[in-house]
Amino acid sequence: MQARAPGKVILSGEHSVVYGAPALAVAIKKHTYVSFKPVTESKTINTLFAGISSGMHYPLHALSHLKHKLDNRFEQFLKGDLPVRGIMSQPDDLLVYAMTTLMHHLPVPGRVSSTSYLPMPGRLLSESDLPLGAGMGSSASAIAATLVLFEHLLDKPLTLDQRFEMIRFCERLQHGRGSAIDAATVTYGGLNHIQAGKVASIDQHLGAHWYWIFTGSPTVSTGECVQSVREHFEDDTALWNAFAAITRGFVDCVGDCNASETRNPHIDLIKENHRLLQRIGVVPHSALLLIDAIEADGGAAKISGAGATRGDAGGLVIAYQPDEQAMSQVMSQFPGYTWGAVEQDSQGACYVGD
Ligand SMILES: Nc1ncnc2c1ncn2[C@@H]1O[C@H](COP(=O)(O)OP(=O)(O)O)[C@@H](O)[C@H]1O
Ligand SMILES: C[C@@](O)(CCOP(=O)(O)O)CC(=O)O
Repeated sequence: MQARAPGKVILSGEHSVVYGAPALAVAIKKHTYVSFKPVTESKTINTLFAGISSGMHYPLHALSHLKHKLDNRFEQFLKGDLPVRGIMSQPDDLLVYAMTTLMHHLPVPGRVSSTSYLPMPGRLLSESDLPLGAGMGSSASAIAATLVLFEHLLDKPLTLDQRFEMIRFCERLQHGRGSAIDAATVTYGGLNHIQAGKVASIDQHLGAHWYWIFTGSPTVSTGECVQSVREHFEDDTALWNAFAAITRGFVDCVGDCNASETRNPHIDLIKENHRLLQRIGVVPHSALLLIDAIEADGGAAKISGAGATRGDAGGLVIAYQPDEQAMSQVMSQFPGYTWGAVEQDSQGACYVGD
C-alpha cells in the first residue's frame, strides 16, 4: 500500500506572505512515497525512511503518549520555552505523529480508551525525490502522503480541505509558525495562490522555461530566517506592498504569458523580486553570483523559499530562461549545483496502489 505527494516551489511571495501579502506556489513532479506493510506478529510501527534514519520501533500502546508529548512541547515552543528544533526527538517522529493524529481524528465507534486508537502493527516506509530542508516542502509532502495512505487503509477519506488543515497542524512541529504554502501545494497540486491562510487554486499551467537549482542546504533554518527578517522589516508596509504587487503581477500573467510572442513579463517580475529579496538580506553571495550569471544571459532568477540570512548556501533558486542552451551553458559554470526543469504536477497527494 503506497501513497505519494508532490513537492513544491514558491514562485513569488516568500517572506512577504508572513505579513499578509499573497504568495504563488506550484506543486512539482518530485515526490515523496510512503508505504505500509502490515506485520501481524509485531506490536510496533517500524519506521524505515530512506536517507533519514536507520529505523525506529514505536510501540503501538505508546503512540497516544507520543502525540501528547509532542503537542505539549509545541505549547512550550509557543511560550518561548523551547526552540522549534527541540519539539521532536528524532526525524521519524513526524510521520508517526501524522498517522496518530489521523487516528485520533477519526470517529471510532464505541471508542472508550486511548488503546482503541491503536493502528495495526507493521512497517512504515518512505523514499523521496525531494532534498530535505531545500525549499521544496519535503516535510509537508511526507505528511500528506502518510495521511492519504492511512485514510485509504482505514477507508476513512478526508475531504481535501480537512487534509490541508491536518497537514498544517502536523507540519507545525517541524516549522513552528509557518505559512500555509507547503500544505496547500501538496494537498491541492497545481498552482496555488495563498494569502492570510486562505488558498485558491489557479487553473493554469506554468508553462516551459522554468528551472529549479539547488545551491546547497542553508545553515540557517526557515524559522531563524523569518525571525531575522521580522526583526528588521516587520513594520515596513511599503516593502511588503512592493512584494505583493510583484506577486499580483505573476498571477495576472501566469497563463497568458505562455502564448505571448513579446518579451516575457516574468523576467522583469523575477528581477524585481530578486532585488527585494536582496534588500531583506536573504540572498547569500553564492546565490547572487549564480543569479547574476543567469541575468547576464537574458534570463532571470531568484531565491525560492526562505533563502539564508547567513552562511554561504542559499537553498533553492528558481530561474526563467527562454533559451534552453543558455541555461545549460550557464549551469556548466556551476557544476556543484543540481538543477532541472520545473515540471508542474497538477495532482496533489494521492493513493498509488497496493
Ligand atoms: N521522505 C521522508 N520520510 C520521512 N520523513 C520525512 C521525509 N521527508 C521529510 N521528512 C520529515 O521532514 C523533516 C525535514 O523537514 P525540513 O528540514 O523542514 O525540510 P522542508 O523544508 O523540505 O520541509 C525531516 O527531518 C523529517 O522529519
Ligand atoms: C519564508 C517563508 O515565506 C517560506 C519558506 O519556505 P521554505 O521553508 O524555504 O520552503 C516562510 C513561510 O511561508 O512559512
